[in-house]
Amino acid sequence: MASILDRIVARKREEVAALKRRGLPPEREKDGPRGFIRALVARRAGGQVAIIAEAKKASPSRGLIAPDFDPVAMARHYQAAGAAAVSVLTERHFFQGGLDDLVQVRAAVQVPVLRKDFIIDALQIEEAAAAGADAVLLIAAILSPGQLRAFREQAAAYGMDALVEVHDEAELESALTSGAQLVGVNNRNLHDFTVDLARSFRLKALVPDSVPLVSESGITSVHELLRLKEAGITAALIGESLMRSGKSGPLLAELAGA
Ligand SMILES: O=C(O)c1ccccc1NCC(=O)[C@H](O)[C@H](O)COP(=O)(O)O
Repeated sequence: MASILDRIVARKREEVAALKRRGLPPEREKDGPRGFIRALVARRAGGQVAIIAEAKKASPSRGLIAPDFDPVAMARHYQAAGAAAVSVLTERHFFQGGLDDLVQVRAAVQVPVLRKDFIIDALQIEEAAAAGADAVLLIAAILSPGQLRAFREQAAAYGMDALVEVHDEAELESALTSGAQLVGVNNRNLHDFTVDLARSFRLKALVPDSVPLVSESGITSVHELLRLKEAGITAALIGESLMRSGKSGPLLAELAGA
């Protein structure tokens, strides 16, 4: 059976083909890029693991997470509670997200905003820039080192940073070969959906200190965040546990203060 990533990418190919036929909507007015990597590194230099807090309505592993999804209210809460940046899932079919969520969130907060999607084509980078994203996710499992480099350079030409996501040593090699300036280790096994922070610790040892590392997925507690901090990890990308804690929940403030 095809993996979840194969199914997401197959769907994405259809969407990109439709986007090419339709063309991009006119560019919206927006302020300049906010420096995604810069914000993470500055927060870590201040002694805390930087938190990238994610607006996530649903997911393939968990189904519907937030029935009353309000990405703007959530993003405002994230910023007020100390998030260094906000991630917005813009994939529609499997995560029930949308690019409009990103546009609205970007207008409502001052911290940098990451477009979290499955990018397979240059037009999606252009689309992210037009929507006002400060950074894009590039997934090493679905892109060649050549594509990773080309898409990262294209993003940089628009003033956006790229978070290059890896799951294992081979993908990390590909990310570093492509010149990644920010690497994310996804702790989620995309075959059985189990999460294991050990993946972040194992790969951290292989990443040069000059490249900040983000630990992604399955982070739920201050204890886990402190372990990431001890390991020298720059940032943590957290979705589900913050969404479930809600817009007045104390979890993010506890994590951000750790
Ligand atoms: O979350 C999923 O089920 C998922 C499945 C397949 C591909 C990607 C998936 N998630 C995207 C993410 O990377 C997470 O939303 C992000 O790291 C936050 O994870 P979490 O804190 O566990 O919600």
